[in-house]
Amino acid sequence: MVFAKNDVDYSLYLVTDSTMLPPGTTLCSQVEAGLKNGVTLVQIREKDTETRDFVEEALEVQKICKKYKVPLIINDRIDVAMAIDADGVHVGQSDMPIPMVRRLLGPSKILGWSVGKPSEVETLAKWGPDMVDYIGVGTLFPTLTKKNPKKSPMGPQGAIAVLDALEEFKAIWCRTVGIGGLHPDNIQRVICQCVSSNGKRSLDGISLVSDIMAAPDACAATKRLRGLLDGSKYQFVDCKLNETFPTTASIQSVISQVSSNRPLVQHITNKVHQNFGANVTLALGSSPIMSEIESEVSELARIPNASLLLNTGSVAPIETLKAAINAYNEVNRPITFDPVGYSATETRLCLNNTLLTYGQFTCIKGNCSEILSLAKLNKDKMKGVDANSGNMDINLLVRATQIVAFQYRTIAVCTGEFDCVANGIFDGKYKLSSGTAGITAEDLPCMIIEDGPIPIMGDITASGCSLGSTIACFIGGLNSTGNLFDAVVGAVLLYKSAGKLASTRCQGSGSFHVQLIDALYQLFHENKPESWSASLKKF
Ligand SMILES: Cc1nc(C(=O)O)sc1CCOP(=O)(O)O
Ligand SMILES: C=C1C=NC(C(F)(F)F)=NC1=N
Ligand SMILES: [Mg+2]
Repeated sequence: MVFAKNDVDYSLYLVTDSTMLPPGTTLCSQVEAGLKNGVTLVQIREKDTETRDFVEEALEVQKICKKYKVPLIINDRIDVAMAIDADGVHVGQSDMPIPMVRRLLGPSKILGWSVGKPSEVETLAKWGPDMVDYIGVGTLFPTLTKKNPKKSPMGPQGAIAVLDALEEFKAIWCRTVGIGGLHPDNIQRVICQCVSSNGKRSLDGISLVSDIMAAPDACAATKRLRGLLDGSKYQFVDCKLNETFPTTASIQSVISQVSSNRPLVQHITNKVHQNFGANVTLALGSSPIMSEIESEVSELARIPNASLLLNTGSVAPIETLKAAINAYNEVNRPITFDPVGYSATETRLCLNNTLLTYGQFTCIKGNCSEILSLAKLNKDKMKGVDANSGNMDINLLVRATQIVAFQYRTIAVCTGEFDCVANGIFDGKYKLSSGTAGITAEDLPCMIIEDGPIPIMGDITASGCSLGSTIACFIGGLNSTGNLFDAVVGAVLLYKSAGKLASTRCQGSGSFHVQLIDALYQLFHENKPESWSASLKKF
């Protein structure tokens, strides 16, 4: 049976490994369990098996694949593939060169290549459509399955770069599967976030080893994976994700929800911000907890209306930060991420990038230079415009905010004289292969909040960090019928208006601190957004 290459279903691609089989299972029993429950493509990958055993195993697996009409790919061993007339071969960068493999296999076989960076895409594009049929894009996340890993985990952002290269070099024929550390807790995020910047392409499938091969119940494991792949909505936080533009009326409703739900806002933040952030949280009718104890983070996340503010100016160990991200993602509670000094130092860049690949953030808030760096529009690409000055070109700011929102599938906030809020959540919808159907970052809904310059805002500590506290209160306090975009925009509008009010009442930076708390308290409890001084407009 020869498979027409262009109608191979790459959605759930099982790669075998007979070194991790649970007791009572065999390579064939695990493969059959997978095939029965939705595996659409199988690859035999046996790194240390004698050729004789490999051939025998491959023939057995081939029989089962034929029964389910699923193609069988052989990893690395082109000789075995030809000997048993397998449906294709997968090779890595250090295996036999692709043109040679193609010459041996002939035109009708499926040929896959491991790809980790855009330059490898440029090469396959040059070879043209008769060479590489699909690529394994990885290593996405840390994994113990691949021995002596040559590649460090690239995360979803690395996969986006590969998808962008496929579009740039016009390798439209080439299909893609993500691989490396893929499990139910990250698959939806990967499919959501791994979209080319032109919105035209997302991964055609996911490929994995241990989630099925090491599963005591491979049927259940496969069913769960199939459900995630056939789903279409990534509801990573329990509130409404639609993209309707906020109004002062919808913001008033958010404030009513926050004051009645009194959210618990866990701050993992820098020392300077701790005290002020706690007082801002209290002024907003919410209850702060400044805990960095890893062992209690799961309990805190389960408290009703819990909300995490993760401000990476904090000195908590990275394992604590990762545990917090996992804990809140696991129970669909919101995380506000403030990547302080995002790329100011190599250390911060590495820490922030590690956290950004580690979980789904409900909101990412930064100042101009942090957001521009996150959007990879940093200074040298901006031809002389100073990334920190207030006179930034608003179009550039909006573009950077939209890019961050799009790439991290989040609500992005860029603070400055003009605050920008862009909604990149797409109502949580995701789709294999076709990306966002061509919708790109600049199509994203974006709101501008302004109230003129408030220079004194820069003269106190933790003014930016405390907008993070305000956002965490607002999204934490939402009901399941509350709208996320309304909550974030409402928080920014309140904070800007309170800052302006406090600046007119204070005598200096000391009293500004106090006046800011009072203004937040007063405007929040009055809850009359239509009377606030800051203006709110669609970009
Ligand atoms: C076979 C393989 N190739 C990778 C690559 O990055 O090219 S990672 C990998 C192992 C993936 O195993 P698991 O699903 O258990 O993490
Ligand atoms: C190293 C590998 C990378 N990717 C893939 C696949 F996902 F199947 F494309 N298979 C491999 N053996
Ligand atoms: Mg290999």
